[in-house]
Amino acid sequence: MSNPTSPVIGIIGGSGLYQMDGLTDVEWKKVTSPFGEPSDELCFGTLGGHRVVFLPRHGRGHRLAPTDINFRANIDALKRSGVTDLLSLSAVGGLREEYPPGTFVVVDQFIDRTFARDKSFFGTGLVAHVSMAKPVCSRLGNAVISACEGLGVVARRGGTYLAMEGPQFSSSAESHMYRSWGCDVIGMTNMPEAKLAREAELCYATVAMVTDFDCWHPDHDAVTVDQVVSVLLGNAGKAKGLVKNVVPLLGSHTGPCAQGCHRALDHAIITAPPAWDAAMVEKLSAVAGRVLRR
Ligand SMILES: CSC[C@H]1O[C@H](OP(=O)(O)O)[C@H](O)[C@@H]1O
Ligand SMILES: Nc1ncnc2[nH]cnc12
Repeated sequence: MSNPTSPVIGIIGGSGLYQMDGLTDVEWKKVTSPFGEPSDELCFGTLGGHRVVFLPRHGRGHRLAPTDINFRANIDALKRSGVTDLLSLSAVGGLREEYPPGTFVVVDQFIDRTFARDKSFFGTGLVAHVSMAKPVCSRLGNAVISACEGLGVVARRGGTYLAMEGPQFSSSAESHMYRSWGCDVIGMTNMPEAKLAREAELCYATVAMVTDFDCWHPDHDAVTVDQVVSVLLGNAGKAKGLVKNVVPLLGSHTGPCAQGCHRALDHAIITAPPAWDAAMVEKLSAVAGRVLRR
């Protein structure tokens, strides 16, 4: 029986990851959010006695393009379901020779080039500015690296994820430009997801699973969906092993986050309380209730 105050592990599955094997007491449930429709029902279960909530980012069957994912509803639904620690599993292109297909990269920085998405829970009537200087939780990153040991996965610590709008893949000129910026991997979904997780005071980390060399590599063809899917299918066992190993590590953690992810809103809200919009306060009850109670 899990303790109601112990961590709840959220897992967002990306391309190729539409269900979570190995969970017990599984129940898919619709969670409503004031921010609209999450990508799908959420899958509630336990793994080794630890509570897990899984959400397929693109919906089962991969219905949603990156631009059409309601990232705010997804994060809000996970937060109101009790999630404390959120792991994002994502397919990415590799922008470095050292990050070939099959490599798992625990990224630690992002460059956000998306432009057609709602990026904040806050806004007119309740303005907040959280820090994104350290966008991922190092405790979650450490746990992922430990979990990869013994799985035969090449896991790299650190890297910059370039988030593009898509849905088209990059041109060669763009791919070379992102390399010149120092980016290591490229994908279409981790922004604004990571920003919203920070606003919701969740510990967040991404496991970026390299599926291709995008289109910059002179010895490799430009990325195609077929290639991404075939590498992902080859990696599925490793991704499942990673989840099986990482959940007990995260689930047995006690105490607050040393990095302070759970207090990200402490000094973020700039709107004076008398000017707070009542409807916004209500809408933000799950995401920011901790700092909005008066
Ligand atoms: C199927 S290739 C492009 C697609 O894959 C990645 O998705 P996710 O991060 O959810 O694994 C990429 O960001 C694109 O959405
Ligand atoms: N090369 C690439 N560009 C953007 N998203 C991706 N997802 C997997 N490979 C990708």
